Amino acid sequence: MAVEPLSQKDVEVRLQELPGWSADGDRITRTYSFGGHFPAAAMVIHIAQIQEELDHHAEVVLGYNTVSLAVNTHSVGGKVTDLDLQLARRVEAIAAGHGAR
Ligand SMILES: C[C@H](O)[C@H](O)[C@H]1CNC2=NC(N)=NC(=O)C2=N1
Repeated sequence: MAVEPLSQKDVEVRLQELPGWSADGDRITRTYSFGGHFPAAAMVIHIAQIQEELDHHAEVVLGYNTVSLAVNTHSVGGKVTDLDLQLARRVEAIAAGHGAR
């Protein structure tokens, strides 16, 4: 089935299951914090692996001890779809193991 943009309301409802994630215009975003730079960088590599598996890619910004993600679906003109929420769920599932908060 073709991927469809979600309504703003649907995005809000689905984000209730993803604490820390929020809607920012036509993207969903989250910033994780770490105890230092190396654990943050390691999380970026793990995110890259997930993104390749899903064939879906966020903008990922590595700071000193932070990793910020922002994602929407280019193929529907830059709107939020279920693919973005799937990626967010997969990233959430690895975050605690990297010491993210
Ligand atoms: C050809 C490739 O499958 C597409 O360009 C994928 C890659 N990653 C993607 N990532 C995101 N965020 N949106 C897309 O539409 C998208 N499309």
